[in-house]
Amino acid sequence: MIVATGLTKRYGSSVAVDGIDMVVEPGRVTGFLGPNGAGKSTTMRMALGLDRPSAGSITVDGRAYADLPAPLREVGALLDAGAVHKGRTARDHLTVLALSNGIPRRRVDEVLDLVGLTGVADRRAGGYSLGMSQRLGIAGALLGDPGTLLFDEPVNGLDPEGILWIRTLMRSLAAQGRTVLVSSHLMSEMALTADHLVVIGRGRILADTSVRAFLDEHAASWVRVRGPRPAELAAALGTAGLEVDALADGALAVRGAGAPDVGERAADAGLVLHELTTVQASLEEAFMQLTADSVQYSAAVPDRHLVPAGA
Ligand SMILES: Nc1ncnc2c1ncn2[C@@H]1O[C@H](COP(=O)(O)OP(=O)(O)OP(=O)(O)O)[C@@H](O)[C@H]1O
Repeated sequence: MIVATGLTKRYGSSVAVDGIDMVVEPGRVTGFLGPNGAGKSTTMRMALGLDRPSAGSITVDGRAYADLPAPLREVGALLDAGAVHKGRTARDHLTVLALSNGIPRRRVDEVLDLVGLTGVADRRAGGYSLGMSQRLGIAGALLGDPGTLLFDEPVNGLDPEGILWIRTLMRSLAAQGRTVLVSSHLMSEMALTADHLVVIGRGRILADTSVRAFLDEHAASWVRVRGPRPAELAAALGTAGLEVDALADGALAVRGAGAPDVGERAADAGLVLHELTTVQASLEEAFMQLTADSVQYSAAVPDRHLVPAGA
């Protein structure tokens, strides 16, 4: 279990992590989500003793990283897949890591097998593809068979097969009862991988919730409706008190009622429909709404054209 209490990191006058309180529970994948610069990597680095908190604390199973007697056996991490000596083979890299941490040499073969690198274990890491480097980084994280795992943006730049592999691996590590914290700025990916979400923006927690509850709260569904007489349809729905937006393809987006209601309002007005669909807003949209005030760099997005109620 990872516990952060009042965790704060300042760099000069800027605050990267601003008084975070969170508990990352074992037995589930916790997605650590935030836009660029939100403070995800800084938080993970503090959990791993690579950065020192300016205030507060972050512990793994009740102890600060520096106080863990055998850190690699307690916490495994993938922070930067490129952080491997390029001239070393994967097997050499893992063997050095194992021996300097009191881990038996045979464990190297086990983790190579686990990540699917056995066939290329004697090639230099400098010649590895990004996907192979990620697998090697993960092999290093798993070397000490730790109960807690931290992955910083593990799917960045991976192809669909690599993404699926990492997703499946994280889920199985959590199913074994381990604590798994994975950072990402991709909500859609987290929706498929994580059970729980901690959303962070500008160093502060914006949400700490299950994926399901997050979706229910932030990604409200709406109804897409289309007919041969859109102006009359918009007017009929507007008169019924529903919020109607015109979409670029001539359809209407209706909020405030379900598809059955929208269909009945159209029938009441004697209007034919060619399409009536419930649309679930994506997690990505919900995430962008939640973090809209926290993004470091943002571009203007043009407003949708609004059809006034009763038009
Ligand atoms: N060593 C450092 N010195 C000064 N500022 C830093 C340092 N490390 C991080 N920061 C700043 O702290 C803030 C948080 O950065 P951090 O890398 O933790 O964010 P992140 O959520 O991991 O972002 P990304 O998704 O871009 O990796 C950013 O504004 C960053 O510029």
